[in-house]
Amino acid sequence: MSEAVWNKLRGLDKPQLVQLFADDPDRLVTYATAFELGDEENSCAIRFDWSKTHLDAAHVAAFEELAAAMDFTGRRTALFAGEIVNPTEGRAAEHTAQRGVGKEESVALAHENHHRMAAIVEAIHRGAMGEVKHLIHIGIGGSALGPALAIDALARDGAMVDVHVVSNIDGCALEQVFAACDPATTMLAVASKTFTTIETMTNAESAIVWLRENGVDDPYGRVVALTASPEKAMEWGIDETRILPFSESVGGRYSLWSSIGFPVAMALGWPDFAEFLAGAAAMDEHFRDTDGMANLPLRAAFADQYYTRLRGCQTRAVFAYDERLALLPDYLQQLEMESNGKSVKADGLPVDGPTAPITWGGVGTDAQHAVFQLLHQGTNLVPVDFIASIAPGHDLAFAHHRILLSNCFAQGAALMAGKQSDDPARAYPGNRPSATILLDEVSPATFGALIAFHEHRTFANAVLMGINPFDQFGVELGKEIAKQIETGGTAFDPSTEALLELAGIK
Ligand SMILES: O=P(O)(O)OC[C@H]1O[C@](O)(CO)[C@@H](O)[C@@H]1O
Repeated sequence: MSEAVWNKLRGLDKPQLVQLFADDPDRLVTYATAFELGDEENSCAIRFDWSKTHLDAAHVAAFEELAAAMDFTGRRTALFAGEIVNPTEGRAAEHTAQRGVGKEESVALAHENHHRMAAIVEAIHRGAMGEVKHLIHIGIGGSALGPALAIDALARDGAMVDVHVVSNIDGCALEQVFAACDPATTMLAVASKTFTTIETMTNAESAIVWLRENGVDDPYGRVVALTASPEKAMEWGIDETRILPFSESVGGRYSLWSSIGFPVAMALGWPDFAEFLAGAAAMDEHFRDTDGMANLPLRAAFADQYYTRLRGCQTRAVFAYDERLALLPDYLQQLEMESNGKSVKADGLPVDGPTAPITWGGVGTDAQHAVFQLLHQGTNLVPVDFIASIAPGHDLAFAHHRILLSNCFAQGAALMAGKQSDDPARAYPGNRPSATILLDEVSPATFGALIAFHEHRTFANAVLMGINPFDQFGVELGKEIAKQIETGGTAFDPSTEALLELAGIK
């Protein structure tokens, strides 16, 4: 059934972007939608503009047919109902319950955990752990990328605590953070869903040693654990009263909303963290309750599928025209590539086409002076997302923001329109797609909605391809081999053996 729809999609005309606008005076109304957040007194919008993509009525109708063929509605209902949507691990995926949208019992449990987390955050702010000026948050992957992004996006001015996120096992990362913190006023957050990840546990042990060697008598008393494995955190030495649990059904790369968000709440204060959850919840409700192309994450997934599967695009690029969102591409890389970088479908059969493209990107305008040459004139077709905020994040002269946004919008226009020239080196082919996400402001609520939008977009893509976005077995083999190397076992290939010998490891 879905193959028939793909055949139909393959048979459709490949439209020119400029022509799409010329042919349809309502194109902007159809493909650019303002998503309203908040209430009448305190409203805020995010504009999702997919008009400069190649979606047209014929493609949208066919993609809606594909969504029906792939039982998008049923899969979405299962997601929000807390059913098992991750069959290889026999788990639900209940990140939306953390935001208050989902199965009743799961929402109640998330609420209880948040209540405890809020109490601990507020107690620490009031001095329950003595003076806390610095918080070293130790985690990796989903236990670090979200907190790092959220704090950079939302807590640049006036963070209540100075948070440092450390993920890499390379001691250079931790050492640099030690140099910036005073051990007497530093606490640690050890963030690991499993509480077994080698990088996190090794960094946490080194941080304990650092505290002890620098005069902290009870270093474990300075630690808060953020985990779905509380018994392991206790075994490691953390008192139960400082363990903030979350549910096993919250995936690592979807865990920012759970206690993994602790450093965000510590930096922003609980009311802002609650706003962040509320912004995501508004997007959850939109995704849950809206059908067809009007559903923003699904619309984005239609375009993603168009470029990856019909136009052979192997990458997609995300450029934040906002310093505060500079870490967004890193965050999206894990979300999208760890979720959908698969070769088998949920039923175990090989996929019948390409899956997740490589997500990459950077920050504007820096990236214009580095990689945009390829976007405009290179031989790869790269769909681009631009993300910007109408309100600036600084108090400098407005010229800064005017130039920033003018450049952002100019790039989308230039990619689409191109430019003819008699000199081939100076010609721009144009007809290159981009989408623009324009926030009224970068606030906890808009930021929450933006991240939830991308989670649902990733899920929608997975449904359209028939794959399970919630497991990640591809990361295991490298870990196993690293362990074998460390424990001195097994002979490896000649190249690996030579490298190990050169590095003095074997
Ligand atoms: O939170 P944990 O259990 O330490 O895992 C960290 C990360 O490691 C991974 O399992 C990949 O190795 C990610 O999915 C996860 O976000």
